[in-house]
Amino acid sequence: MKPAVSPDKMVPVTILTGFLGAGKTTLLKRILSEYHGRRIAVIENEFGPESIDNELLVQDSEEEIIELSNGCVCCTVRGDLMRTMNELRVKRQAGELNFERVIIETTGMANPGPVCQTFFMDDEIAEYYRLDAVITVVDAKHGMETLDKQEEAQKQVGFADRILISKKDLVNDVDYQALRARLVRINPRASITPVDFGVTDLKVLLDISGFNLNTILDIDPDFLLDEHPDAAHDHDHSHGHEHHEHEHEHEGDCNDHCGHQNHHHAHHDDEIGAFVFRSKKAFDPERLEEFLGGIVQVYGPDLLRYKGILYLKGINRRMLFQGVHMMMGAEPGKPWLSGEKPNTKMVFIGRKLPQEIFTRGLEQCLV
Ligand SMILES: Nc1nc2c(ncn2[C@@H]2O[C@H](COP(=O)(O)OP(=O)(O)OP(=O)(O)O)[C@@H](O)[C@H]2O)c(=O)[nH]1
Repeated sequence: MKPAVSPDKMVPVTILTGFLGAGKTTLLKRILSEYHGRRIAVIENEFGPESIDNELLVQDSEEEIIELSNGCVCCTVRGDLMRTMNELRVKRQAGELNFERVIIETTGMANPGPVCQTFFMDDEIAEYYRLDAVITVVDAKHGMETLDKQEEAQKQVGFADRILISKKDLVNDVDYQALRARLVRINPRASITPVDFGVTDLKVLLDISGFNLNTILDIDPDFLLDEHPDAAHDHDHSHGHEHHEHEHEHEGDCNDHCGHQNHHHAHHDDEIGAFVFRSKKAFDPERLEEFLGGIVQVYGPDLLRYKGILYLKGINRRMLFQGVHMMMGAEPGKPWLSGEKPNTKMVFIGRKLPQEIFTRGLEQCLV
């Protein structure tokens, strides 16, 4: 996952995903009109031309690559994504096409995993494009039902660096908060904000560097509070996945100020979930490497995204690691400052991950 070219010279790519009818195209149109004149190559990773307003397009039905009237480039993927990305690269390098960034809108049914992997698997693509982030649009009105019925929808949430909730205007605040709480449990590291008919702060949508090892690892504070009341204080680990027992245990004790906004809505048994591992003790680097290597071999297909800031024995700086499925990367980060207490924070998002095995294994790697 190490780029050969310096990352700022690489073409950033944003993957826009979301449930059917969630509002991806509405958002995309908004981005294209807001960034009028900027050259954005849009790839529609689905069949059917109706996803982008036809009047926006200067159609050339012979070509897969279409210039948008506002200066964007639009490209409908009819073949496979890899081929299209390479074609765009060749045309850009030859000066035939000019674009600064790429947005891929995936079909509402798609699992974004394979799309993400394209950017790490093919060398030519990995050297030329920088996968910036996965943005997932969730429909406030139908989100709960879609999450109940479709694991793919849960995966879209699990993969996200940013989650946008559309159609907030159609639901009351209680329902909105319940959906939000569920999304946090599936993915506590993505920020969650509303999007109103495509209107949202676009500045926080592009150039997120979600796959960059140096980005901050933010875990939604609600996740830590909700799943493990004492995690916010001084405990070494916080566990999220097996939250149901905790919720039941604490339900009787809770009052309005306990911070457990979510426990009345926490009865969804999502296939995709997350947990956080934290420790103030250092890892033994060799043991950890061996353990993570093994974990990724065994659970790679079920691991959607994982990310961590690690405290390693004998190393005076943070070690950063992250991965998508079986592709894991690590590199040194900022030094620990004097007065700063080194500590480890890791989040794993995946399908039915055995939290106990991960936690016990990680604990055994601590010195
Ligand atoms: N009430 C409401 N409707 C919205 C909002 N955002 C989008 N819509 C409507 O939802 C419908 C679907 O929006 P699209 O942008 O086409 O959704 P999509 O995700 O691209 O749909 P597919 O490509 O079919 O998966 C349209 O009628 C939009 O006008 C919103 O914030 N509130």
